[in-house]
Amino acid sequence: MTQEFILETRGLTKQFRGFTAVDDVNLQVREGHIHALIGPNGAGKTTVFNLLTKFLPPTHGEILYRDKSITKMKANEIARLGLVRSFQISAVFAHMTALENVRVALQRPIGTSFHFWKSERTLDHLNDRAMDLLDQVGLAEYADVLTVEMPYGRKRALEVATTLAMEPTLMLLDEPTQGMGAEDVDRIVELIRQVAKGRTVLMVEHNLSVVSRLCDRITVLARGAVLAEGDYKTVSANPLVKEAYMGTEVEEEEASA
Ligand SMILES: Nc1ncnc2c1ncn2[C@@H]1O[C@H](COP(=O)(O)OP(=O)(O)OP(=O)(O)O)[C@@H](O)[C@H]1O
Repeated sequence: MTQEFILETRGLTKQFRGFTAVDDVNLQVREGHIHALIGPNGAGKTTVFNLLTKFLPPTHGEILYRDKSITKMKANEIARLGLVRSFQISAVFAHMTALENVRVALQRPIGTSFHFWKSERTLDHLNDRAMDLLDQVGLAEYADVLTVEMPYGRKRALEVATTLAMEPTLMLLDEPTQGMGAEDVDRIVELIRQVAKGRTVLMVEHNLSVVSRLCDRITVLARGAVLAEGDYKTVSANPLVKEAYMGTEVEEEEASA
C-alpha cells in the first residue's frame, strides 16, 4: 500500500514524434505536502503537468491518485476527485468583477454533476461563499473591482480563489509567481502557505527562493527525466542539479545567500 502518497506516476513517458519529452518519470507526492517540480528550460515540467491534468495522453506509464489509476480518466473526472489545476489568467473574465469571477467558478459544472451551490442554494449563499473565498486570498476589498483593472499579482490571487472554488484536495499550481515583483511574490508565497493547509499542493516554479521557502519536497527534472529528489537543502547541494542549472538560478541563489 502506498496510502501516504496522494499522487504517483509510474514510468510516465511522453513522446512527441519520437522525441521523448518525459522519460520514465516516477513521481510520488505525499499527502499534505507542498511539492515542487523544478528544472531548467525544456526539462519537461509543463508536459508532466499536462499529463497529470489530462491535457495530454501519456505514451506509456500510469498515474495513480490515492492508489487508483486515473491514467485513462478525463480532466473533468479528475477534477471531481479533487485534483484541480489552477486556471490561467486568460480563463478569468477580464470584464467581470473579482466577485463575479469567483461566482462563475462556483457555478462551473464538473462533468455531469453541478456544484451544490448551483441548484439548491440561494444567490445569497453563493455570494457569501464567493466573498469568503475572496477573503481567503486577501481580495475582499477587490470584490467589486473589474478584473481588468486589478494589478497582476492580485489577478494571480484571484486565479487561486477560482481554483479553490473547485474544492481541490490536490491543487496544481503552474508557475504561480511568474512575472511578479518581489512584493507580489511574498504575498503569493504567504497565500500558498495558507491555502496549502489541509490540502496537497504540487507546483511548477522557476523561482528557487520561493521553492526553498515553501516546499517540503522537490523533484528536479532534466531532459525529461528525474535528476534528483529531496528537500531543498538536499537537491540544491546535489552536483548533478548544480550542473543542470549551470549559470542559472541555483548559482545565483547561492551567490546571494
Ligand atoms: N506539443 C509538443 N510537440 C513537440 N515537442 C514538444 C511539445 N510540447 C513540449 N515539447 C518539447 O518537450 C520538451 C519539454 O518541454 P516542456 O515545455 O514540458 O518543458 P518545461 O520544463 O516546462 O520548460 P520551460 O521551463 O521552458 O517551460 C521541450 O523540448 C519541448 O520543446
